[in-house]
Amino acid sequence: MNEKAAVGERAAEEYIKDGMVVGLGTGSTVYYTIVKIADMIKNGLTISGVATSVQTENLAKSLGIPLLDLNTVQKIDIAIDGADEIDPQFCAIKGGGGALLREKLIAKHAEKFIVVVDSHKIVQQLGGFPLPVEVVPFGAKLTEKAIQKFGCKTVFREKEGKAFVTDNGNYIIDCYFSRMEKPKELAMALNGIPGVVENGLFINMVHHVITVDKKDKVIVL
Ligand SMILES: O=C(CO)[C@H](O)[C@H](O)COP(=O)(O)O
Repeated sequence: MNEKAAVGERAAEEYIKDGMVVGLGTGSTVYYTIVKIADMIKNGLTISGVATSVQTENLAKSLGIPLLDLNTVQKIDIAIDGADEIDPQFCAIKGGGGALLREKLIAKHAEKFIVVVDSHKIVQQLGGFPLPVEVVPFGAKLTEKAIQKFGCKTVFREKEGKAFVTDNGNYIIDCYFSRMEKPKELAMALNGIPGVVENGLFINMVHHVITVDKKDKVIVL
C-alpha cells in the first residue's frame, strides 16, 4: 500500500469543500492531497490555495490550482500538511523539507489544521527526528551555541555541499535530542533566543491526523 498516497488523497476527500481557501503544505505526502485538489477543481469545484513553500507554489501552479497572496486572504478555511513525527497529543515535528516557518504561519491562521502521515511517523515521544530550527544567517554560530544549551547536538543543514537556505533566506540548524521531555516548553524557549526565527515543533495546533492503522486501513484521528 502506498500510505502517503492513501492518507494524502483521503484528506482532500474528507475535508475539501467547494469555495474553500486551502493552506497547501509541503512534502511528498501532501503532494497527493494537492494533486487530488487539482482533480476536484477540474471537476468543477472552486478552490484556491495559499502555498507554504516555493516548491508547493510551483507544484500548485503546474496543476492549475489558483493561488492567493497570503496578505490578501480574509480567511484560510483549512490547512493540510505532512509531518516528520507526531505524538499521541498531536504535537508534531515539522520542517524536514525546510518549510517550517511558512507552514507554521499558515497552520496557525487556518480554521482547521489537518496532518497527513504514514504510520511510521506516529511516535510515543518526539525526538527521534532531529528538530529543525530556522535561524537568521547573522550570528548563526552564536545562535547555534545558545541552542546547544538545551542539551542537543546541532548540525547546520546542507544541500549539495552548500548551506541550505530557506525560502526566507535563512539557515536551518537540525537539533538532535536524545530525549525530548517537554516539547511545549522547549518550543517557547527556543523562540526566545535572538536569531531564532522559528522552530519545527507544532504544539496545540493540529486538529486531526490522517494515518494508516495496523490493518492497513486509513483512519482519521
Ligand atoms: O515539514 C515538512 C516540510 O518542511 C514536511 O511536511 C515534512 O518534512 C514531511 O514531509 P514528507 O511528507 O515528504 O515526509
